[in-house]
Amino acid sequence: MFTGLSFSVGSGASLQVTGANGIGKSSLLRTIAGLVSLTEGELTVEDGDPELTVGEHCHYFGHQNSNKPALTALENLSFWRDFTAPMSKTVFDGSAQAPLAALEMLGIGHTASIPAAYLSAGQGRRLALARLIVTPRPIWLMDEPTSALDTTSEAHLLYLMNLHLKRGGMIITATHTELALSKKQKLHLQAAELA
Ligand SMILES: Nc1ncnc2c1ncn2[C@@H]1O[C@H](COP(=O)(O)OP(=O)(O)OP(=O)(O)O)[C@@H](O)[C@H]1O
Repeated sequence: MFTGLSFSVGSGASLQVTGANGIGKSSLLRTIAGLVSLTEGELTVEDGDPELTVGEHCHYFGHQNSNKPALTALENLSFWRDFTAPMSKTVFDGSAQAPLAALEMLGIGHTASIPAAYLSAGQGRRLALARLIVTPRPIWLMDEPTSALDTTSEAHLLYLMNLHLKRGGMIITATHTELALSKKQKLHLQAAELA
C-alpha cells in the first residue's frame, strides 16, 4: 500500500523511481499500467483520450519480455502492433515504425524469421523494446530497462528513450542504475514510519 504518494510528469519529461528492493517500484509501474487495480487515490492523464484508461495510454516494459516463443521476432512485433491501439494524433503525435524497421533499429533485423524461443536474452530484451516503437503511445513505463543489455544496446535504448521525450512523450522508469535521460525528475520511495 502506498501512502502520501503524489507525483506528476509533464510532457517530454522522465520520472526515475528509486528505492530499496521490495519497496514497491514495480508495483507502482504495474498500477499505472492497470495490471494492479487502484483501491484508493487517483491517476489521470491530462489532455488524454477520455475513452481510454490510463493504462491504455502506456506501453509497459516489465521484467518479463512477454515475447511469444513460437512466433518469429517479426510475427511478435506484428502481433503487438495490431494489439496495441495507437493514440489519436491530437493526444500524442509520436512516430510509428513498421515491424521490420523497428527490428532493424534495435539491431536485430537478422532475427526477423527466427522464433522468439531461440533468441538470446539480450535479443529477446531488444525484441520487447521494439514493441515501444511500432505503436505510438505517450507514456512508457519501464522496469529496469537496461537489464540484459550490452553497452551498445544500452546506448541505443537511451537514444530511443530521449527521442521519445523529445517528441513530447513521458517515461516513468524504475531502476537502480542512473540513466542519462533529459528532463529527469526523481521519486524516491521509502518505508512509512509507523506511529
Ligand atoms: N504478485 C504479488 N503478490 C503479492 N505480493 C507481491 C506481488 N508482487 C510484489 N509483491 C510484494 O510487493 C512488495 C513490492 O514489490 P515490488 O516488486 O514492487 O518491489 P520493487 O521496489 O520493484 O523491488 P526490486 O527493487 O527488488 O525490484 C514486495 O514486498 C513484494 O513481495
